[in-house]
Amino acid sequence: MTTEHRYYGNLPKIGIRPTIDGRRKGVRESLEDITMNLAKAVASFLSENMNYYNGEPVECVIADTTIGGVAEASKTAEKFKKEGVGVSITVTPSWCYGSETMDMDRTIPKAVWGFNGSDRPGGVYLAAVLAAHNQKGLPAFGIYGKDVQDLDDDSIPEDVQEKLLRFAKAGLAAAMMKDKSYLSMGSVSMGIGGSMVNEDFFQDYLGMRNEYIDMTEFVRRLNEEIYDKDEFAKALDWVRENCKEGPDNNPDDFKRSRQQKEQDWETNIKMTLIARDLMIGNPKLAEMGYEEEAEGHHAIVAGFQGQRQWTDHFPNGDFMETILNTSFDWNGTRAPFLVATENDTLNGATMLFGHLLTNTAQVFADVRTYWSPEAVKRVTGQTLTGKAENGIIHLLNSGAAALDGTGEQMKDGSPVIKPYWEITDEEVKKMLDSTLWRPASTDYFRGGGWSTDILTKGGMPVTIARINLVKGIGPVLQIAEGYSVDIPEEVHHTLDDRTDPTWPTTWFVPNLTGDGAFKDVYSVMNNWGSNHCSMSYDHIGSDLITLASILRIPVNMHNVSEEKIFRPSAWEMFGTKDQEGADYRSCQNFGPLYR
Ligand SMILES: C[C@H](O)[C@@H](O)[C@@H](O)C(=O)CO
Ligand SMILES: [Mn+2]
Repeated sequence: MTTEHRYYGNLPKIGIRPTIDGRRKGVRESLEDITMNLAKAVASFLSENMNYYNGEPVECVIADTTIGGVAEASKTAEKFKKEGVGVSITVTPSWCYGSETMDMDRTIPKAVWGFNGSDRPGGVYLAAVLAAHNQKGLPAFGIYGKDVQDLDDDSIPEDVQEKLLRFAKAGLAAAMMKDKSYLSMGSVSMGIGGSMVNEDFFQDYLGMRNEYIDMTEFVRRLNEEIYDKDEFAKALDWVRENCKEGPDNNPDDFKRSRQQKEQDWETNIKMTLIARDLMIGNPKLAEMGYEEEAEGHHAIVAGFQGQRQWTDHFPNGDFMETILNTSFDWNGTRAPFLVATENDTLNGATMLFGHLLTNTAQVFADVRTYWSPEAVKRVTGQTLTGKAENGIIHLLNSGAAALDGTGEQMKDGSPVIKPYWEITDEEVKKMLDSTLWRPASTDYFRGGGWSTDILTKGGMPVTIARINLVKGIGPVLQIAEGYSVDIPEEVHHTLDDRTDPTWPTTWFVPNLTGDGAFKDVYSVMNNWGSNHCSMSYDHIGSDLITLASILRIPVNMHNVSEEKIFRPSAWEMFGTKDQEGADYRSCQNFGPLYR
């Protein structure tokens, strides 16, 4: 596995702050080793259980000394700044002096683990320092183990591990976004609200910047061959060998000629190279004399306008978006990129959340159709069964989807989506073999192109999510955990043929709770806030909720059980019974992290 570094600068680290009762002549001395050992245990635990997007273990930085007062707190803050720390975790087995030792950096996500030991009051410090955080408007996560531990026990109990990981993954995701770009390739697609860039959202909530290129930049680079021609040749051979063409679904007088289709392949491959270079740059371009183009736009996520007017004339972006969102290409497995169809910036941001929390590829989809059991019976004569018995939601993007979404990667005999460094060559081949590249529907895409026809294997736990913008509130996140499901092949084809069979399909069933938006499958679709969602593997709703709370984005809809919800302790001050309302009040009160 080649460890790639896509972004300038170092990857954010996790700072560990061993904090102690500063009273010397006995108390402090008796706690020095225990406190520092706790910090080392947390650092090892996180580095052993967390990776960056490129597969490298997450780096933790421990303060040079235990922190007994403001001088050591300031020296630690200084060290953390130099080291590029983006998340801080304070650990202590004892009483300490809250405001004198607390982490005061308002933009760094922070948590405090107050060791539950009866000998010295780590738990009391935890409550005191969280109170100080709340009074100062610096929300922090509180971690307090359920069972009392002996003072010399530097093990990390399971419940503490779960909270440390949940916080650290979300905190690191927030830190990874900081100062990166969302690159709009083109502008608004077909009047889609999510395509309208809201710079305040990216800047104030995510600490990101917005970059733009006009679509003529693609024309320039295509016409002047501003891409790595050797890589293009390699990619073309790879496509010819690995990308199976499926039937052309266009009516005869709307079919593109063989020559045009060959041309479309070549254009699509070049578009893929160009889009990637636009996002992260490419030193090869500097060798060709294109120093500025070699820099890229420091984009951790991008969107391609595509429809329309590019696709009215040029081949569509389905192949480009599919390959970039997939965890491999002609160079082998690699970290997926994040490219939003129709330049849906809000779905792109949602893809970014899912990817940074899981290091896996994200599947962009239209939330296309709710099929009730009755409608399926009427149209196909068949009865839905199993998880699909209460109805299904057709996730179907208009042409592109990460091939990881096929469900051809396996773990313990079940379909999964893995970080790229765990994907085998056999699984790459299986993903390609289960994909048909279909000539684009030329009624929609007059310029042609190759769309991605895949069907997600059933039985995969997945989470769909979406950030919506509401005037007066700002960003709001919605989440639905559920499963991909298999339906009988002939039922799939009948339903799929009614929309566009050349596109990628996942049949999705949300986990129902029996009330509110999760009363039934129909209500989930009826409450979905936009035409798109981002689908992640596994049930990551609780991680998304923690990340949203760090970014001060309220969650309007989710089906995550209450005991798995982890937010800053301040949220409880806004009400403990009505968690949803408290979330809104807290986000409103504290406002966006970077404003
Ligand atoms: C081809 C159609 O215009 C689709 O692109 C359209 O239904 C969408 O995907 C809207 O999000
Ligand atoms: Mn769409």
